[in-house]
Amino acid sequence: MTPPGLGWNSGVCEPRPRLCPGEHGVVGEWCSPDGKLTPMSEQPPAQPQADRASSDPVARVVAAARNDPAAVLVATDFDGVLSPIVDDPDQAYADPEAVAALGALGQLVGQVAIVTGRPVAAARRLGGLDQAPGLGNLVVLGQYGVERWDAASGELVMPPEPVEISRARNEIADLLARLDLAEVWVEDKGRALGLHTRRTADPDGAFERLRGPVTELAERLGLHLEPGRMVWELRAAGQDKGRAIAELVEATGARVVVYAGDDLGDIPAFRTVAELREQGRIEALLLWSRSEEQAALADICDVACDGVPGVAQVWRHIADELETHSH
Ligand SMILES: O=P(O)(O)OC[C@H]1O[C@H](O[C@H]2O[C@H](CO)[C@@H](O)[C@H](O)[C@H]2O)[C@H](O)[C@@H](O)[C@@H]1O
Repeated sequence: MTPPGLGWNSGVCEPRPRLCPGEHGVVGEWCSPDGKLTPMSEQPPAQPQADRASSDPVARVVAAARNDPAAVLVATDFDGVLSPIVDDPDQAYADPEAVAALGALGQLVGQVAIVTGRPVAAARRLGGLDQAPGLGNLVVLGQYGVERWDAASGELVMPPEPVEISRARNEIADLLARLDLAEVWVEDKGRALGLHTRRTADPDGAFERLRGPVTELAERLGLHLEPGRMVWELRAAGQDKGRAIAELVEATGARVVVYAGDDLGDIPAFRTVAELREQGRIEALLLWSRSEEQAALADICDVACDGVPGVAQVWRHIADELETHSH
């Protein structure tokens, strides 16, 4: 059991009033229990005492998960959620407590998924995923869902690498030299290229100087340009985490979804999960692994968690609640 005072709501994570989609699907209004919408420029509506439990997003998802644990999908991003952000992407090992908490939950629910910009092989290596207890029902959707590894069957899906990436690869060194940015580290992921500025003398400045040239390159070669935390990623168009999570919900028949993310690449997944919830098709919990570096998920999350340990606490809490119920 989670000790009193150490639960997800102890200050490490903070629940937010539910946000409702405003007109035209724009998220921007507070939603009160009577369905009244209040502009976000005003204070969020106070909730009557009796409604507090049901408006607690974690309690809601726990209640739904208890009804049918097999219909629960727990999905997470890798970098910034399972592994703390570090300077060298090759050394971004998953936090053992986060993996243990995910495994504790994995033993109790139908499906666990890691939806990541990383290649499957990198996520498996950095996460120690092949040996992790409790993750026998894990799927890793790598490179935003283009690659797929199923831990239960061992099946690995790896489509051919796009030719546009080879063309971009041929131009990158010259582009960086021209901009006097040779210190930018190029992560070659086979089907994508990541241009990392974190280890340059001026990470923000280098990121901004790259913006125009990489936008031009992506447009010219027909590639998708994904900005991330001190990284520009070039990859094939047509796939994102929203599509990946939608396909997974469809394939598994999940009716409860817990999704955790920290970066811009997670926004399509957050939006997809929020839309499915608005349609009444699933109950859901959106966890933001909060950082000062990237606040874009603040407005669409249900719970703002204090980084990797904060998300792990929520997972552990849900696992504890489900386990208690099963005895
Ligand atoms: O979808 P994710 O699992 O969040 O992966 C997104 C990208 O994360 C990695 O880069 C980020 O983490 C690095 C290690 O902490 C950090 O040094 C870098 O600044 C971050 O942008 C990874 O290297 C990329 O391939 C992922 O696409």
